[in-house]
Amino acid sequence: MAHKVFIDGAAGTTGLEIVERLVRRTEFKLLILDEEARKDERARRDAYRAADFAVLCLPDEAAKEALALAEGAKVRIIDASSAQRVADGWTYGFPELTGREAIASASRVSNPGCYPTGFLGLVAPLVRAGLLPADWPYTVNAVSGYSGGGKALIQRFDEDGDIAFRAYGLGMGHKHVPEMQRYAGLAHPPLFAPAVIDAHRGMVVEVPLPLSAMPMAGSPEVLRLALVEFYAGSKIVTVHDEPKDELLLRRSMQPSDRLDLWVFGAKDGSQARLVARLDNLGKGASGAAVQSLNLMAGLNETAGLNL
Ligand SMILES: NC(=O)C1=CN([C@@H]2O[C@H](COP(=O)(O)OP(=O)(O)OC[C@H]3O[C@@H](n4cnc5c(N)ncnc54)[C@H](OP(=O)(O)O)[C@@H]3O)[C@@H](O)[C@H]2O)C=CC1
Ligand SMILES: CC(=O)N[C@@H](CCC(=O)OP(=O)(O)O)C(=O)O
Repeated sequence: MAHKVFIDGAAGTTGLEIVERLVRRTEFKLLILDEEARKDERARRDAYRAADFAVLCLPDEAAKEALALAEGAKVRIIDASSAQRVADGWTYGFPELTGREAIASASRVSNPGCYPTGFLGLVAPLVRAGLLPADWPYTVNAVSGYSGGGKALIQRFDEDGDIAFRAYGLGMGHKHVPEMQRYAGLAHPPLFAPAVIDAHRGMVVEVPLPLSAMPMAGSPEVLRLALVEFYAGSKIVTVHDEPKDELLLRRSMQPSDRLDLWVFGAKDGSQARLVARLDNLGKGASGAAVQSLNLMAGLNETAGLNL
């Protein structure tokens, strides 16, 4: 029998992309409230009781309220918001790092943030392997397409029409920093410098490493090979080895649930740039939610993904 999945927030940017990935899947039956009912508490409470799984594609406060509506129901939940990412009782929905079994058996899964997916995909395996220090003050430079900010930021970029680049998070303390620190096992919060560019989707997350100044750090090639080994066999994560003079994000980027990683290094090994490229709405949100949902439902983790 098909698993019933309630998408709370199905009219939003992340919700719509989850629907697109699930709508033709026979293993799932989607429960989606119409325009009249989608913010109605009683209709949503009933949907939580009718569903086997629910995916919260809501702003943080609304996601917390949704958990109250779901209280007492047997439904297993994936929360795409940042409300529960470092909360007790929640499993971090990054199968490559958290472990597939932990997600498969979880009742509450918190979907990673888009930027942390790039950062953690690069740094966490290397810290775990002892090839990067846990007590280094890391920096994260990142750019995202404007769909990363949901309907409000899409509308702002569409209406303004003249924003080429928007640096933000200038007061530090971005809400993604705690999960980056926690799941990379770092002693210090990374210094996070995010920006939005004039493209709908896609992101590049970069961690510059002054290797010659860092204690116990491996050479760029040692770091790259460790990532290759960590992600061996993954259909979602690719560690590239081709030399590149430039790395592009294209405005025409199609939905993708891939995570592409590079380690660029100086010839003398003194410096490296760890770089991740992904779709903020793919492995950064909707694709990751579907990957976890697949595991929770006992299915192949890549089923229905855009790879
Ligand atoms: N966009 C991205 O790339 C990523 C998003 N996320 C997270 O996913 C979540 C959803 O983000 P996103 O899809 O971008 O946001 P959007 O603003 O595009 O969509 C949010 C949806 O939630 C609806 N909503 C708001 N409050 C309620 C409520 N009380 N009851 C029911 N529905 C409600 C909104 O309604 P209305 O249409 O009326 O505004 C909207 O349709 C957020 O927590 C975000 O941080 C995580 C990773 C990446
Ligand atoms: C471009 C942009 O505005 N991005 C959002 C993050 C999007 C995202 O990952 O959502 P979560 O916070 O739920 O993880 C931001 O920086 O707040």
